[in-house]
Amino acid sequence: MASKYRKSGYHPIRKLKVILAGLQIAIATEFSVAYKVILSVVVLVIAVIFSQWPDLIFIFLVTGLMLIAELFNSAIEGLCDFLEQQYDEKIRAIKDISAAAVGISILIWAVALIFESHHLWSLLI
Ligand SMILES: Nc1ncnc2c1ncn2[C@@H]1O[C@H](COP(=O)(O)OP(=O)(O)OP(=O)(O)O)[C@@H](O)[C@H]1O
Repeated sequence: MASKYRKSGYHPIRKLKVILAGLQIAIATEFSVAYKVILSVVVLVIAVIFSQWPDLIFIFLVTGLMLIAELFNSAIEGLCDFLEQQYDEKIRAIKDISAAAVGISILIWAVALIFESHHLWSLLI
């Protein structure tokens, strides 16, 4: 439904702007997101230098998974804080579940990145 803030119709450029704005907010305001993206980009660049395309796709996928979980977690936390500033058991459970999802995605990302770093390092020496 159209409103003052939401115009009807399909606007791919506007959609792209919204996506980039969301990414920029998450990376600029959350150090925990920014440093993981930087680490992934470093390993991605090394995979490109060595033309390790399956590794590149793998790192891209686990980074995407981690980033999606981090973005949803940030959005859920923001929504919770907007709705309730006081201590609330339901908010605690919602935030804890969201944090658990992020934790799992970070574990997968970290294991994959360590594995890939080791593999790419072995090509270097
Ligand atoms: N309003 C609240 N009521 C009850 N428990 C809360 C509330 N806010 C936060 N918590 C508890 O504190 C934990 C951390 O919440 P917080 O919002 O600080 O997230 P965080 O992971 O530290 O995120 P960030 O570092 O991005 O701020 C939650 O997982 C939850 O257990």
